[in-house]
Amino acid sequence: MSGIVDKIEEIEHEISRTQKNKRTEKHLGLLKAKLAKLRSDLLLPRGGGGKKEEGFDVAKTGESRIGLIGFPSVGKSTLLNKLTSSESEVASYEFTTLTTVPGIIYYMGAKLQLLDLPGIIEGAAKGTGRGKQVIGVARTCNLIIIMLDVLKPLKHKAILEKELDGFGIRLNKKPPNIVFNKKAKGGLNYVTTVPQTNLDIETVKSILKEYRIFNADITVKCDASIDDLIDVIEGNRIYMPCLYVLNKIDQISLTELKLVSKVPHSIPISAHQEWNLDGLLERIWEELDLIRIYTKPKGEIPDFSSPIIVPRKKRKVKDLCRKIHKNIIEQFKFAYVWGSSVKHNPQKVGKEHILDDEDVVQIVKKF
Ligand SMILES: Nc1nc2c(ncn2[C@@H]2O[C@H](COP(=O)(O)OP(=O)(O)OP(=O)(O)O)[C@@H](O)[C@H]2O)c(=O)[nH]1
Ligand SMILES: [K+]
Ligand SMILES: [Mg+2]
Repeated sequence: MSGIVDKIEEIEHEISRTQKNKRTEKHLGLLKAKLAKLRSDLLLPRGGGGKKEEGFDVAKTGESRIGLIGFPSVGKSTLLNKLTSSESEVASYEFTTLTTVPGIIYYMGAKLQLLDLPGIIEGAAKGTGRGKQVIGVARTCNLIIIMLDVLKPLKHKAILEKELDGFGIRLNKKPPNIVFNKKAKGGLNYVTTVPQTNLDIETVKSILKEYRIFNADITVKCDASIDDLIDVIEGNRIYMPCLYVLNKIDQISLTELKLVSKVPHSIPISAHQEWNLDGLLERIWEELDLIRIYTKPKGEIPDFSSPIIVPRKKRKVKDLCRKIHKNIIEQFKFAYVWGSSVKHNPQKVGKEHILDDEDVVQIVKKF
């Protein structure tokens, strides 16, 4: 394993030494492809099941999973204890938390799993401390909270982002608009629909060569970087929303608070003093982008106490059915819907109908 780490460092060093210009583009592309391959070897050893640390990850529960990532002693465990009924040890010394501690946030009728994780530091993705396992768990989340101590250097933010990035986690970023299909023969068919600043055919060829890909259709529909192309080839990237929680604001002045609050996607809090925790919950809910659907059994009033939670991006009647029970779709005849997604209350709809937040649905089954 350490052999891989050394090679990664070597290549990172060479990339940082290489000036970026037209002449070096192809070479840089090659280096970056090599680096990406080594990183994924580190993450998931090819051709063999990656050994997982026993008992580090915990079972998924609830509608969504949120992971607390941060340097030691920024207040992750303090926050878990305030937002859930779980108890995670809090102390002033670093690396108090040594394993995953789950808790449940009850919000808007949904159960959201919050994971307290050990603190990570620079070099985590390469195996320093618990870093690798922590980031492995981060990959399974629906939302990452990067927690920062406002009294500590903001440089920590960039370090954590780099660690997650090295493990294929892309924060607050959309997947690049590149269509990539490997083929058995026919050579390389490279099509661009917008002018490319970084990806000329030679660069693309050299990157693909590193992956031993000689036959493929590639259509690039955005001004893509070398890294974007590598991400699409590797195919195992995870695109995830991230909130930057700026903790311990009880220790700074209002002027300082205004300054730190400029960090994009950030929210200031004091976990210890319980300041702005409501604001934080609202932001978490927004980022998770979930909607609530109430079901109504025939002849009864809707069950407003326990909505069915679905992602806004997957909110058709059939998605709701799948969420209720895996076989219900086969018995589905039609549904009655009350709410803002329909013109008449109720309206008869099919399984492709797109629902809205707080709609009421009665499913009618075939006999
Ligand atoms: N002033 C202030 N102190 C806080 C706040 N939140 C947490 N702390 C303190 O910061 C210290 C570390 O808190 P923890 O919750 O243990 O931090 P952690 O991030 O879980 O630390 P590790 O598990 O070691 O990574 C403790 O002394 C807390 O009391 C806050 O909002 N304000
Ligand atoms: K601590
Ligand atoms: Mg802790």
